[in-house]
Order: sequence, then structure tokens, then C-alpha cells
Amino acid sequence: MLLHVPGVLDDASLSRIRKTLESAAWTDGRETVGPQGAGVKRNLQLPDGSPVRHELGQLVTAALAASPLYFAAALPLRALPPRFNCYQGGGTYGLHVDGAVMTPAAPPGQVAATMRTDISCTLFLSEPDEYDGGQLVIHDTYGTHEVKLPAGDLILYPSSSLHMVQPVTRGARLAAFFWIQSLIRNDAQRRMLFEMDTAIQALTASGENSAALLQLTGVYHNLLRLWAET
Ligand SMILES: O=C(O)CCC(=O)C(=O)O
Ligand SMILES: [Fe+2]
Repeated sequence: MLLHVPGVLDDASLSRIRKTLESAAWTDGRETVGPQGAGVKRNLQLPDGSPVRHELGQLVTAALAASPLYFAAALPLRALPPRFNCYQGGGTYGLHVDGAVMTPAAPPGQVAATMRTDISCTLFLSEPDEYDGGQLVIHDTYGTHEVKLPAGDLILYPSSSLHMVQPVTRGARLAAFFWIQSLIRNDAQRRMLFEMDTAIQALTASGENSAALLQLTGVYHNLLRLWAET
């Protein structure tokens, strides 16, 4: 499932992130990728150990925690701390698939927890009119999707899909990106749960208060219980 989550960042967080990134020390994005990706990746990233990445990543994580839509769609078990990238001057990331398993660096003294990547996310930090190109192109069984969203908006898509970022030929495209291991590994099951949750929320918001709604809520939780891997 491809899902657009609008307004993840408010104006204050967005401008703080943008301002901090203006003077950040960027490095070659190929530092965090395997050999297949390295052949097609031409962008800049904040280094994984950079304090700026850590500080801004916490802002993004806090904003995500306040987004019911993100939560309902992703059903996150764990997520890789957000990274930040920048494409400019023809910068691009050719067609690739994200690594299936990642091991985020652990704080000193703690054992690193390896995670499976079920969902990939890009949080756009530049407005679409600030740059030319830079569409995130995602291939799935329904075809090819070109994504270029307002600053502060997030796209969530299955990590199993092939995807690319088209060359940025004017201006700069800033983004945060990260991966999620979901409670629900299977994309089709996760989508059904999301649709059921959305329907339950809509009925609840309309003032519905019936035994049938309670039963439907029970089915949602029982499917989650049946399918969730923790
Ligand atoms: O910049 C983006 O939108 C996606 C980046 C990406 O695909 C990756 O780093 O694996
Ligand atoms: Fe990717």
C-alpha cells in the first residue's frame, strides 16, 4: 500500500529542521548503501553518527508519534532513526530495492537490534516548487507512481518495491527517510487492517454507538492478535 500522510510536520518543526540543515555537514550518500545501491546513488546525507541527525531525527519521531493516520497505516513495531538526504545538481538515486534487514547503531553498552524493513518512508522537507525533478518513482503491482509532496508530508510504501529518485535539475530536494518493521509483515493484511480501522473510526466519529460497531472493533483487534508479530 502506498499512503500519503499530509501535515506530519507543523510549520515550526519544519522551519527548525530546514534552518538546521542549511548549515549541516553533508557527506556522500553512498556511505550507507550496499554495492547495488552504490552504483546508482548520487546524493548527500547527514552521517549516521552526526548529532544533527540525532536531534532532527527526534523531532521527526515525535511528530510521527502524534499522527494517528501514520500509526493506523504502519502499525510500527520499530523504526530506524530517520536519516536526512539532499539531492541537487543532477543528484539522483537510480532504481533499487531497499535492504531487507538493517541494524541501527546501538547506544554504547547496548546490543544492536536487527530489524526487518517492511515499510519505507520519505518525509518531504522542500516544497515542490523549490526544485525540478526529484520525483520518488515507486513500482508496484498496480504500475508506476510518481510522488512529489508538499514539505511536511510523508509517503509510506512497501519496502519490497523497486523505486528511484529522479535527477534534481534545479534547486535542492531535502527529505527525511526511514524504515519501519511493522507488527504486520504482510502488506495485504496490513492494508485490510488499515481499511477496517478507517471504517471503524468513521462510524465512531458519526456518532454510531451500536453493538455491531463494538463487534467490528472486536474483529479488528482479534485479527491484529492473530497476525501481529512482536
Ligand atoms: O530520497 C528518497 O525519497 C528515497 C531515498 C531512498 O530510496 C533510499 O535512501 O533508499
Ligand atoms: Fe530506497
